[in-house]
Amino acid sequence: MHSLKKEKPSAAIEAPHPSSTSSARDCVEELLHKQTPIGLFLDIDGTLLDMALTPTTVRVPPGLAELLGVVATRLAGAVAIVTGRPIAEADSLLKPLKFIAAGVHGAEMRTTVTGEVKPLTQAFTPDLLNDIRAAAESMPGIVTENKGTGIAMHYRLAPELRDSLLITLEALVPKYPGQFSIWEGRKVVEILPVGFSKGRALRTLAGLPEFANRIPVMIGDDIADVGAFHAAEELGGYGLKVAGENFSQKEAAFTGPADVLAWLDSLRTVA
Ligand SMILES: O=P(O)(O)OC[C@H]1O[C@H](O[C@H]2O[C@H](CO)[C@@H](O)[C@H](O)[C@H]2O)[C@H](O)[C@@H](O)[C@@H]1O
Repeated sequence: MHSLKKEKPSAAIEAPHPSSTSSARDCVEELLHKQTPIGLFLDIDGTLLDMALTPTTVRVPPGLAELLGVVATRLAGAVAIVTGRPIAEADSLLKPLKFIAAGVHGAEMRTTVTGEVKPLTQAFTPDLLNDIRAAAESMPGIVTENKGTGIAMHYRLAPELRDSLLITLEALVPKYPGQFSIWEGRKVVEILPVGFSKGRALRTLAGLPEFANRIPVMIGDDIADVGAFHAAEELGGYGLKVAGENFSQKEAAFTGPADVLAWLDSLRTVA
């Protein structure tokens, strides 16, 4: 049996622990109150943005980029986007600003705000992509999203197709042994290169100079964010859940994206 070795916190700062009466969010509030430096890792869909029927129909609240820009300045640049979307799409949603980012669940990365986006693996295998597209043609309502290094198959418009979609992908993906994994998210099944995850991405980004001596705080709403929550916790920080299809209001730190944005707004005054 493997024992999970705890990594040292990135910050040599005593962080409070959630107790039966306090939550992880309370602990982060306490850090902020004491002006202890934090670093923020933010998911996009379901965290900063309300869910939409398709990936291209999301509504970006006015002022979101400006808000994140102010928070990033307040935190001396310690804000990163950790998303399942390609970084180019994150840039388009948050334009005109750019942030340190991990995209496609960590399969691509940008380690400086002005730097290039680097794919950390090769483009998605064309044969598998063709097979997936052909399968999707027989499933009206399934939206296929080609993200360069990964594919997302959305069934929000046809929830009744979830099981057949999974069965189809579970038959196709093993034809490429050891190369791809199947992940489920919010009304989506994703086919991603093996070895990448938001947890791995957060560990890499937390090692950047912007995040040195800061307590990492990851905010996310989906199953793929859980690995990043654990990574933040292992580094001495916190994972804050946003309520939605995957996390109940009871277990979540935030009631939804509006609550996250209000909290970020409160950080405008952080020293
Ligand atoms: O890690 P995230 O930034 O939260 O990205 C996760 C996935 O988000 C997008 O899909 C989700 O949002 C869509 C728009 O609201 C929604 O229609 C879909 O049902 C959700 O799964 C995005 O399209 C995916 O590529 C991301 O992996």
